[in-house]
Amino acid sequence: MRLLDIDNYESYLGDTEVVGSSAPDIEDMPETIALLPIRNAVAFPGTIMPLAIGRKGSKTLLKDLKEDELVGLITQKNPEIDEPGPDDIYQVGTVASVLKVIQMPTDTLTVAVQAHMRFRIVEITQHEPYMRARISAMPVKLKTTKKFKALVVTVKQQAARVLELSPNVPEEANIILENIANPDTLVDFVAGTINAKVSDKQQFLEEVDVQKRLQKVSLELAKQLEVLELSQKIQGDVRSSIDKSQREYFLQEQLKAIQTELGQTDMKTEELNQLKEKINSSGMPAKVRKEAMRELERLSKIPQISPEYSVARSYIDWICELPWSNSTQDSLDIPRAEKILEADHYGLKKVKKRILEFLAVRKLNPEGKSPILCFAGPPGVGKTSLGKSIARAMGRKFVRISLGGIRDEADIRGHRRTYIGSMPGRILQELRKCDSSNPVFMLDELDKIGQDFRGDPASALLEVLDPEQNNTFTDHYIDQPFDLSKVLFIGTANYIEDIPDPLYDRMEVINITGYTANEKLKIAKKYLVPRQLKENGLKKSQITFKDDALMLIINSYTRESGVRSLERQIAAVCRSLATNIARGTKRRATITKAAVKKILGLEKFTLELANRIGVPGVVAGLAWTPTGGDLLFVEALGTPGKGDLSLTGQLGEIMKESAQAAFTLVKSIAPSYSIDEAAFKEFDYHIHVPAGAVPKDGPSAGITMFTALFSLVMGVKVRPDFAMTGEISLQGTVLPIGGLKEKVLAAKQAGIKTVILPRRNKNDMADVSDEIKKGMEFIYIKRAEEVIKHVLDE
Ligand SMILES: Nc1ncnc2c1ncn2[C@@H]1O[C@H](COP(=O)(O)OP(=O)(O)OP(=O)(O)O)[C@@H](O)[C@H]1O
Repeated sequence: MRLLDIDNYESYLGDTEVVGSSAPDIEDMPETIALLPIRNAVAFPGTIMPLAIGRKGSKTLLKDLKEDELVGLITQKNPEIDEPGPDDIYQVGTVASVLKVIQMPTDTLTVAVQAHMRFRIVEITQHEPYMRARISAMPVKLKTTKKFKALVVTVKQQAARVLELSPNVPEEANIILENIANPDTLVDFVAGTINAKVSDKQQFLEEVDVQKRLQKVSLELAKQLEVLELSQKIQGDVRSSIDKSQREYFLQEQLKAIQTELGQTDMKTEELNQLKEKINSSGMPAKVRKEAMRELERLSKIPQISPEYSVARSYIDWICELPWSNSTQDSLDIPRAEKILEADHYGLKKVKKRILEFLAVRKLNPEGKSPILCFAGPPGVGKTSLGKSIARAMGRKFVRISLGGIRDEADIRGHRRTYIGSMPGRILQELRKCDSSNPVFMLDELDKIGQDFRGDPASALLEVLDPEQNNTFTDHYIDQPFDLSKVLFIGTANYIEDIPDPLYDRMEVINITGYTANEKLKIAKKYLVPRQLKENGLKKSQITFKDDALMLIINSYTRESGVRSLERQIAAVCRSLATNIARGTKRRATITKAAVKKILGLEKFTLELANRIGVPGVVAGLAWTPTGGDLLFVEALGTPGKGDLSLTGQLGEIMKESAQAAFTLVKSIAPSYSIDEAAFKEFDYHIHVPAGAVPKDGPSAGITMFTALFSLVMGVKVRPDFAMTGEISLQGTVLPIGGLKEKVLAAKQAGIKTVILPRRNKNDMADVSDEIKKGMEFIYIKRAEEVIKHVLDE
């Protein structure tokens, strides 16, 4: 909006002479008038405006102008035309008095004119040197209706708002607007000052009906307001975004100042530089590096004291410390590997052979997908230490995690970074610890993995073990793929039945059975004793273990398939000697049976056989447990009653059913052995299987229970050095059983000389080592009755 700045205009006039100023009435309207064409402006009645006069004709006009003579201000249709003719000007103009004429140095004149009232050209009466015209007055039509009044108010308000929104408008403009009472003057003032097109303004001028003029101007004002308000909103938005960034900048600067005050800026910069260095030297793939750099950039913007800082920082630390490209060189020298396996472990021929095959295949086809081995067997038989030996043989690092009790998938795969205190899963934690991307990685206790609402750790492990997927294993915390394909995973389990099926399918299970007493003796002499001597700071020259002393420890102080508690007992003996030596004893100590009894105290396990089996109705059976084979006694007893059978000892359903079958079988064959029928009518029978607190199940004690009942009703003892295992059918057929090796071994360790086995297990005996079989007799039976002639002590 362009406003005529009246004050400035006055001062601009300064002390120059004002030529004419009196406002004429409509009656004073001359008949003819000299026309002064103006460009780009429309003069509204009541306004004062300066005009620059350069055209020759106009100059002559001003020169010819008499005092108090009025001029006709008329707008040119086209501002470009220098010498406009009658067709180049509008027909309606404003009569004006010339207030002042100033000669400018550039040969132009500046005149101040005051416009008074509208006129219409009737006829051009002169063309040269300037136009003169006969004119007629244009009286204003004004009728004050309600609508009219409303329009006046609207235009006032609109104009005030336009003034408010327009930049660089002097405050006085509003005051003038407020003080104009006459609607005709008001609308002319507004029309003259708004920023509209010249042709529109001319239309406002030509409109003599004030109400219509008000409408036109109001419409124009509405358009302008819309534009102004929009532009104000845009400006407001821009300003607020600038304000925000300025505020942030300001706060950042303040923070910097505070940190400098606290001496932290330097520390932080140094820390960030160190991290950058770390990222660059970590050998991580480009994609991961980009992510790390992004995180570093973020870190640089977080204040050190913020908790977010330490979260972002420890993420970068983690990501840098993973062994992205650190790996060890494989040494696949088979004879050397064989030597190492031999040196670390006694026996285990089959296992060692399989490991060597495995290494040989890797040597010949390093890129091939080798199977994942899983060592299964009772505790303490060397599963973990075999893993260590494999790592040593291959020149790789060794790590292990125990999966026992793991229930949460996040233990394997980590927690998302959004959780406070989140960490990567165990797999990546261990890799970082060993700082190698290709260690031998032992997953212990695969059979003890749990599962609950927090996800299934087994399915996370599947991804770890699957060669198709594990090259892009993505831990939730690290959130970037890590290549696990070079890691050599080995699993261990005590009880293969409990390994989750999908995991079991992906692995090659290698069974490791328990050791015989002789094997244990050899392991003790060659490995356990030397290791414990060393651990306890003793020299070989200071102590000798006698074989029978070690044998005593094996048989009477331990009952296990492996050698872990044997090693513990040996350690106890060594510790006690170390105390003596530390006290000053110089003598070389020889550990005899008596010394063992003195140091380790009372024997913990005796061969209970003779004690237990001495009455009719008690028989030794053989059982298989996840920790190896075991001797299982079955006791039967008769009391006066009606021929019922009761069972105790935490027997499972299957075992109970086989007891029933055994009972029925005994009853059915009783007549052929001249057993009195009254035995089943006047007596109740009770079968108990100690230890009563341990749950037992399975069908393999069928023959044992049959024998126990039969020996009871016959009143004949069972020979003490006999043990047996086998399922029986109701017809008396003896069916094969599982866990043969473990059971035979348990029998041997318990001092059993003769074992009765199902005929159909005879072929499986080839798997049992000769050493175990040595000194034992095996009787294979097809039918239950056969057992009678072998075991009853008559
Ligand atoms: N054949 C062997 N020769 C030499 N030492 C052995 C042999 N078997 C086991 N050991 C020793 O017995 C100890 C226990 O073995 P290890 O820890 O490997 O048992 P494990 O089978 O992994 O048991 P768990 O199932 O409880 O993990 C180790 O110190 C190991 O060196």
